[in-house]
Amino acid sequence: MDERVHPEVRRIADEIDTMEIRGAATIADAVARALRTQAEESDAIDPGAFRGELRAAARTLYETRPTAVSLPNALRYVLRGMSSTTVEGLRQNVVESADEFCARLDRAQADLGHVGANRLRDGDVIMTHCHSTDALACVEAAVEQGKHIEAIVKETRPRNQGHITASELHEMGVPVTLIVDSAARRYLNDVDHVLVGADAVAADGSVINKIGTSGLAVNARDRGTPIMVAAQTLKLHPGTMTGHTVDIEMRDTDEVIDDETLAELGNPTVKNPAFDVTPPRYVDAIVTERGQFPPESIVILMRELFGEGTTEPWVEP
Ligand SMILES: O=P(O)(O)OC[C@H]1O[C@H](OP(=O)(O)O)[C@H](O)[C@@H]1O
Repeated sequence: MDERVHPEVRRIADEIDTMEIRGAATIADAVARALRTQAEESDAIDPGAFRGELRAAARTLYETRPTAVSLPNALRYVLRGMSSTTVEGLRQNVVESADEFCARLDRAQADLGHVGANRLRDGDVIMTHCHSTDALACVEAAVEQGKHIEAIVKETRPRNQGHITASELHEMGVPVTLIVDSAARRYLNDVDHVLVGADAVAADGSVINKIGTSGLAVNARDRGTPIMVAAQTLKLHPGTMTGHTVDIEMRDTDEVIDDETLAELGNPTVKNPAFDVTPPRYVDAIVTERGQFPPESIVILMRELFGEGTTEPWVEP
């Protein structure tokens, strides 16, 4: 571990790794705040040392989870503001960029919620997968507009983030039916929209989200149920414009089965991918704070936002 990295940054990195801090937008908010702390608490004596510290902190955060692109996008946003030639000026740059980033994140989610709410009609039933603050922002805005929405919530093995979704929907006054993941197809006939979030959206409009999303989308398409992805522009993956693919995180097997039960089964190999890729043809709309897009046209927005490339400010020059 790099000694220059502040203990608070390490704590946040650990909590992202163990998923106490999870969800693409929440992770982005946490890493921006972590860089802010690193800058505020830095006792670097010259600008070079300060930049090196921030780079080391960013690298520690970057290496926690590989799939949610909101994480590197947040690091880029905060670090690109470092333009001063003095330590005090650089500190100020980072604090201001981090605050601006967190405020934009909140605003983007609220704006996205209003766009998504327009797709929902009074009396609609949605089906959710995992827990997405972007997706729930759409439901919250629809409820605030006075629409009655009901939800069928998939539990989302192995970590059961569906329980968080069920509880938050209940707090909004949305009646919830909780189902096991394998019951999704059975209930799709009762559903007006599948509504999910995203950890990353690729330039071709593919949606990278919690494992099980692609199977749900294929089944929904088969039943004619529209699939709506709520993803603020922070989830757009700039690297996919230049041919990079999105790395799918493989997590520990103990999330799936405990060691004792595994031994009783003769120690089969266990695979635990956290995410999968839903091709654009199974997605009806990607809802962002900039409006809704058919997945095939999302690259136009990406070019506008990122140009043709991005930097990796956590890499040593
Ligand atoms: O940014 P928001 O919409 O909150 O979440 C986006 C996505 O993050 C989650 O991943 P994980 O639970 O961190 O593995 C889910 O896949 C969810 O759809």
